[in-house]
Amino acid sequence: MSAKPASLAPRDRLIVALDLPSVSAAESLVAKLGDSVSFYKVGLELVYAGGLPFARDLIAAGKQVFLDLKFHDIPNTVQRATEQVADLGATYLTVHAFPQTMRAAAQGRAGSGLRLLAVTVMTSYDDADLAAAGYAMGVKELVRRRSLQAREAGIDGLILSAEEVAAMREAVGPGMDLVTPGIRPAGGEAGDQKRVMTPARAIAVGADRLVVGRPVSQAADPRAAAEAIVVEIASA
Ligand SMILES: O=c1ccn([C@@H]2O[C@H](COP(=O)(O)O)[C@@H](O)[C@H]2O)c(=O)[nH]1
Repeated sequence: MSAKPASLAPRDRLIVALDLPSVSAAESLVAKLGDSVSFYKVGLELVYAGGLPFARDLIAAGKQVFLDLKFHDIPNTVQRATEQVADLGATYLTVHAFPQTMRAAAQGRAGSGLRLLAVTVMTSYDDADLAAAGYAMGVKELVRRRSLQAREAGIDGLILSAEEVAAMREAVGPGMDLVTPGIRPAGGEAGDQKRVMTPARAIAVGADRLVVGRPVSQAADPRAAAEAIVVEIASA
């Protein structure tokens, strides 16, 4: 795996989620964003619309890519699928934070530069959602348990909400990348996200990188929206 960078420029802390229905829509957004964005997330919607070759193109064009594939399967399948992804040249890959899954992914990426992020508790969940799914603990406790298990399994970073960042930084130490979706500029629509924070606040509490989708991709002027977030990051 590649090492965690010692410091990051504000622009490199923003990861724009390309949650779009086609490669042509993604190409158009990337063209509009130009050099205001250096890091893109390719997730399930775009991958099922031909997004993997497009991710390779982004990497070839000098962008960093986060493949948000959220692997969760039996260990043999996770290890072999991770081996396939490791060759693509992406910076990050997500797996769900179950110990078997995380250990298998860590074996699969051995010898590559790929960094693994464990999805602790989805930012669209709150305590009531966990209770409804049968969990006996709330969000904070489950994020903590899974974060410590992720470190133990050899995972490089965590997907968590900015609400948990300060406590998890203390729990796991400086070496893990803390990457936070659920980011909304002040006054923005939360939509389906339940654990949200502004870009400036998320950076101030210690997030390494912010994942932002709709506030950029659905903005009337996506480039202006991305640049405003980078300014907020820099100010924090
Ligand atoms: O816990 C999680 C894990 C992943 N995501 C992903 O991040 C983006 C957020 O998009 P917004 O439009 O800014 O809400 C999206 O691609 C999710 O799949 C997450 O939100 N929470």
